Amino acid sequence: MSSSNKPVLGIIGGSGLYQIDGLTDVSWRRVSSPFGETSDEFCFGRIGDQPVVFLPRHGRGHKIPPSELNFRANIDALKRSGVTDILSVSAVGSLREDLPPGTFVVVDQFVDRTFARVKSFFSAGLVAHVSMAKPTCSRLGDAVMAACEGLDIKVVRGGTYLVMEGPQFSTLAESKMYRQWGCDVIGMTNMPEAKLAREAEICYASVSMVTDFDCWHPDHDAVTVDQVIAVLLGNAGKARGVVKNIAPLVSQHTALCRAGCQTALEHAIMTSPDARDPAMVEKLSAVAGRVLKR
Ligand SMILES: CSC[C@H]1O[C@H](OP(=O)(O)O)[C@H](O)[C@@H]1O
Ligand SMILES: Nc1ncnc2[nH]cnc12
Repeated sequence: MSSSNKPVLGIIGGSGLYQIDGLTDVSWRRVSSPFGETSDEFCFGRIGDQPVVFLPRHGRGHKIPPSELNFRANIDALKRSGVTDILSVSAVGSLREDLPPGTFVVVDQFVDRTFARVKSFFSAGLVAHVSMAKPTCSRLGDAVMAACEGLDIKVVRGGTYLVMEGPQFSTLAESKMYRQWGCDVIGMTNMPEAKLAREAEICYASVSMVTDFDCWHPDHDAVTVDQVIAVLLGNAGKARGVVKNIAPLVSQHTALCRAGCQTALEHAIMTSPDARDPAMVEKLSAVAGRVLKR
């Protein structure tokens, strides 16, 4: 296995972030995937010398709801585009008084409560189990923190993101229960995105931008889209600043990630070579080609 890497930064823009500024050599192109259609064309470009691939998660115009996102196509096509590091930018509700709207949380854990999504690239004919103990990349998380410096952002390192199915917001009982579980923020999209990035051996970090206090908060009867959008508009400019600043930091990621994200499949595949379904092997040529080709 080669111990070096040519970093390509992938940005998955969430609600409110449908394009990014400051890219040069820009071209929007559809990338095909055996897993189906991606949310939109990808925007290829560069920030300085760093190649960047941007995908608006819900499509330009926000057309696809969380449960209908084709997470597998998105991650597979990012892998096919050479992406080594994914920065996910997401709007979230806060489950803590000390994380008010406007705060950016570089989350490092997830509780996955989604139930209507395909969560793995692997299935009958090719079985694999990757570790999700540490679902985000600490090296990329360090870069996000450094990228926030000087941008007048209240940023917190670490936190647990509860991923709900949606599209409705939580009931009061659910919101209170998630607080008791020790979760910090709530959203609808980072799973199975983070699981699939791990299976595809791509480093993944999520900057979660708090837009509201969810419904548990005494001053905050219910979450409304109006409220979320008002805060989002304020946050999107700051998120673009983070993207601009992180690109030169990711360009230094020329050695493989020491946290192991980029070698996650090394001991994960269970199916013996002679029992593997050739069609599955072909379908997984981008995601798992590194370990399947041997
Ligand atoms: C517009 S509020 C609900 C919506 O926003 C978040 O999406 P994203 O993570 O892509 O920013 C949340 O998860 C919901 O999908
Ligand atoms: N309160 C909330 N619950 C779920 N997803 C969200 N996205 C933004 N705010 C949210």
